[in-house]
Amino acid sequence: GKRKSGKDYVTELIQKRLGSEVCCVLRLSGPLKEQYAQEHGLDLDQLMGPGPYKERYRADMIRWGEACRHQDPGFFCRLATRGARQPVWVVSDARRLSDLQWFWAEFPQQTRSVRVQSSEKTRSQRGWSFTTGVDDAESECGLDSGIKFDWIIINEANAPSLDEQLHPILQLRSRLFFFFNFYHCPQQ
Ligand SMILES: Nc1ncnc2c1ncn2[C@@H]1O[C@H](COP(=O)(O)OP(=O)(O)OP(=O)(O)O)[C@@H](O)[C@H]1O
Ligand SMILES: C[C@@](O)(CCOP(=O)(O)O)CC(=O)O
Repeated sequence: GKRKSGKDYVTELIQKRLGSEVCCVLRLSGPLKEQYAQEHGLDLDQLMGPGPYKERYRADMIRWGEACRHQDPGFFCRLATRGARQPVWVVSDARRLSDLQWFWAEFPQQTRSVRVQSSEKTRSQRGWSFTTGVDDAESECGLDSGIKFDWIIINEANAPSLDEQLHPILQLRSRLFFFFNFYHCPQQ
């Protein structure tokens, strides 16, 4: 989803519904921001948060991250997933085709893609304003076309509730658990 569409909000809700023992939220931008904050002497908590601080550095972080991705497109995907122990991973910020391709290649059976969508008006109310070089670049537009998402979540006040929209996604987890138990513990 695009800036201020509510990716973090929606992924945190999924995690809350599944519980943190079952589900972890992974951010591809986590290791990127850690390294970038260290190299530039910045406040990592603010870079990770939803406020305006990170927007001051976004264009440069994109450039910085793209230099790493250029060498190795799976670089941040590998770092972000390292050590994740829960059975369900929700990746909150896949923004590029190369991100999706990495997960489809590494976890072809398990990967599902979800688009979080909000109108420009709603995103503006959440603090978004169009920035040339950011909102017209791959980081925001790389998944705008050519992807058949498994689910599209409309994160708007006048849309069906998020719980209602997330229902099929949360059900998928019970189905996977059912098959896991069925095939691994047939006598139970
Ligand atoms: N359904 C909602 N109800 C109330 N507040 C929301 C909702 N969705 C998003 N928000 C708020 O809007 C702001 C932006 O949301 P969030 O940080 O989840 O977006 P994002 O897509 O992760 O943005 P970015 O990647 O640009 O940081 C946050 O302050 C969040 O709490
Ligand atoms: C630099 C970047 O990772 C920032 C992402 O920040 P956020 O997910 O919007 O909080 C975006 C990108 O790499 O395309």
